[in-house]
Amino acid sequence: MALLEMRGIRKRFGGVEALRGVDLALEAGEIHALVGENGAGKSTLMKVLSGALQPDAGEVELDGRPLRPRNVAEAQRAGVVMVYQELNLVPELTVAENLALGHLPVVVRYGRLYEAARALLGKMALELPPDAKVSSLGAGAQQLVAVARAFAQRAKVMVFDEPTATLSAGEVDQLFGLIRRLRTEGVAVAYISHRLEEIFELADRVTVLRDGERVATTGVGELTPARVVALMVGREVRAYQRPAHPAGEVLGTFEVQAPRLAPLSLALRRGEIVGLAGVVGSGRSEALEAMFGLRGRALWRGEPIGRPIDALRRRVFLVPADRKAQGLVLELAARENVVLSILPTLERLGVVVRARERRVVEEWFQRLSVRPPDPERLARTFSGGNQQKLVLAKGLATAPEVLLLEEPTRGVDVATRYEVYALLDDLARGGLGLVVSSSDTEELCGLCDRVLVFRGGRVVAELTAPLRREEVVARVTGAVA
Ligand SMILES: Nc1ncnc2c1ncn2[C@@H]1O[C@H](COP(=O)(O)OP(=O)(O)OP(=O)(O)O)[C@@H](O)[C@H]1O
Repeated sequence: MALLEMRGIRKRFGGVEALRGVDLALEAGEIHALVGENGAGKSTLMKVLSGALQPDAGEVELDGRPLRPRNVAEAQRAGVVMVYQELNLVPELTVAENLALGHLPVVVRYGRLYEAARALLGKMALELPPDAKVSSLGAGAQQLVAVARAFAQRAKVMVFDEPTATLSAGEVDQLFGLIRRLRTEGVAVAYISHRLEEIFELADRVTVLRDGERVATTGVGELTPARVVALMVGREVRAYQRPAHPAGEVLGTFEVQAPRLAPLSLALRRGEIVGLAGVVGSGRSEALEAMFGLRGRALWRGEPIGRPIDALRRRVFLVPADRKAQGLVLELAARENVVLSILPTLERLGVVVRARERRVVEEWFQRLSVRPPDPERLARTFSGGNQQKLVLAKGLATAPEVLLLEEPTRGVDVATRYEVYALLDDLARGGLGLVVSSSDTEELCGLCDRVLVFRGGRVVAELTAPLRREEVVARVTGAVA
């Protein structure tokens, strides 16, 4: 019998049936991946499991006993924990204190506390200083602390929802090590990711959701990446390769200056898509942001960009990676988000010209196939991938000449990713110049005409199409100088 059984789970949000009777069984000591297109229902299913949402129908059993958590705290007490991006740690306390939180004795005996923390960290093979304040650690290390704490609290089921999105390669290795350790200790791990490589590296079994239904649960050994994609989408999807396209005249040159970055000059042509490759901290994000006047500055066609407003005036737009923090106002309607940057152009005598606004929003909803196609819904209620499309729509509505994109398909499913690439190609053909900073080498190779490779704050190589993944990876990691 499985450790955890979900049967016939249904959940509806207004007119959207997010889950239509889903079954899922998790065994003790397995890593179970959950995949599906944007909006397939993965997060909703995991929120039901972790007590954050109440299902409309269906039942859950843990260890053969019914589990009906009314909130996250109740689920945690029963041993089901979701490792959220927002981690619930107390930043001003040390690693050891955070690990002890929840079962902290009334009178804290500090010697014991640190001893226990060291033992736990040792058992999980984590090299974290027990006496460091959590606020002094990077995002990846904080996540490791949160996972270790959940384990200390005897979690039986742990849920990870795209945990590697903001981690560096080294941090990903540590997290994977930790997750494998949880498996050895008999924890059932549910793991959501859009990165199929991760799933093939980590998971024992895979469950595929499509449109709120389960379409398959299979051992990972019986699957190939192409097969997983076909199950997700309901048809075959090839890897994207941008059709050959001659670049036009030089649109302008960026002269980039940023802290910890060697001065950089980038001449961008119309119709061109230039990729920036490099590990986290290599300088690629800094270079991109400086072109937009963030954390650095640039000259564009000889004119200074010191702040984002300068960039916008010169028709340079940045689509940020962190759509929640920088890209969208989640409590506004999708429509309001899309027109946010162009409100001044829509206003005549201080009144937004409604018809014009509707046209702009409808155009971008259609071109990007935003789902559901309802601009009046709050941005918060769209799935992750569709939120990314809203950020893109917001940028494109400004009619930019240069589009800077940071991780444009983070959290975007394979089929939609293809749509985004085709759209970027289309924009380039229309005369724009694009710069794409990405950690996804497959994306860079399929999409870009040339790729600048960053290491240690400088460009160490420039590769031109046809691009090979092995070569980009070798340069990025420094395997080839
Ligand atoms: N709070 C909410 N209010 C209204 N609709 C919602 C809410 N949360 C989710 N939905 C809808 O339910 C459906 C399933 O969303 P869910 O977030 O579970 O998808 P997902 O598979 O996790 O997608 P992604 O890969 O994009 O994160 C989507 O159509 C989404 O718009």
